[in-house]
Amino acid sequence: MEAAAGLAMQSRAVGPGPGRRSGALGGAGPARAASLRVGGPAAAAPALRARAARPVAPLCCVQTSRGHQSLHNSVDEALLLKRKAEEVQFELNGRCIYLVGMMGSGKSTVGKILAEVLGYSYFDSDSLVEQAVGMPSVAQIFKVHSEAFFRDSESSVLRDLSSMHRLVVATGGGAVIRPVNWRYMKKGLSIMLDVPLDALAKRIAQVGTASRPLLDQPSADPYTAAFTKLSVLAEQRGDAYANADVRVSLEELAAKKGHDDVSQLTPTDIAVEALQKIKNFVTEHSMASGPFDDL
Ligand SMILES: Nc1ncnc2c1ncn2[C@@H]1O[C@H](COP(=O)(O)OP(=O)(O)OP(=O)(O)O)[C@@H](O)[C@H]1O
Ligand SMILES: O=C(O)C1=C[C@@H](O)[C@@H](O)[C@H](O)C1
Repeated sequence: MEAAAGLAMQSRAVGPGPGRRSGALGGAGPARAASLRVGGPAAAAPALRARAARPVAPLCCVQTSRGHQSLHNSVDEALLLKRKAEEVQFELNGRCIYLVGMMGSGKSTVGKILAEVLGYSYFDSDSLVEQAVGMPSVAQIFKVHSEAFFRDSESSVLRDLSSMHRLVVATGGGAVIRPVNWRYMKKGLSIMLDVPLDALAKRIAQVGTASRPLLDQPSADPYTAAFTKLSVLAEQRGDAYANADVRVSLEELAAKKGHDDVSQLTPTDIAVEALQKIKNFVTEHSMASGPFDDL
């Protein structure tokens, strides 16, 4: 399918809202404009301007259905995040970061934090597909068109993003299944957020499964529907997720921090760990094969 519709996109301040539906992108760095052409299913879509995400407050909270979940536990944690970002910024050399992982793994939440501290722009590939196709939700795209149609558009979006720099991209949970998408994502650095299935199912059950067509089974309660289907997907996709350059395991991180449960980890804890792992990766990569600058 051929490129067809232009998406006029403008970077804005990024905000760590509870989910990606708050906007397709935000720019944590200096404002700049980019034009992205999205192929295939976007044929009939008009040029769209992405909505701005809410500006970030340095020590704010994520609102969850259970109340307020702290984004940073303390000023110290916020400073640690900033310091880690500064340590890795130079070596990243503008390379894009792609977050991969199952539905509900926190790609959007953590992605916005990473974009903010690295001075990168934040994009959500599902939202970009929605804009390109001209439909308000992935669920509707699946219903009106098909999963295959959605996957084609997702690949087009990733292809176009892959020619850009200084982006954090929260990818769709299934983006890993197409080898061609890895060709695009390997132009940057990929991070897998590895979250236990019961934690994922709990998070998803809190908001319901309607926005996630692969999990939506009206006959089952949301937790059971999510857990059952996520188990199958995790089994099918294990190898594909393992392609990521870096893996952040919430179970390992919780154990390291002395927590009983991954739910005690804040999004900032996870972002700090992701930055540390990125640092280790770029350091090893530079030592093994020269400077990490083959952009
Ligand atoms: N560390 C965390 N602890 C508890 N809840 C979290 C955490 N990170 C994200 N969440 C919550 O889990 C839900 C899913 O998070 P998010 O939208 O960031 O995941 P995602 O990987 O982008 O999902 P999807 O691919 O399905 O869009 C949201 O309600 C979010 O507030
Ligand atoms: O895991 C998946 O296959 C999906 C995840 C979502 O992010 C969407 O991309 C879509 O619902 C499919």
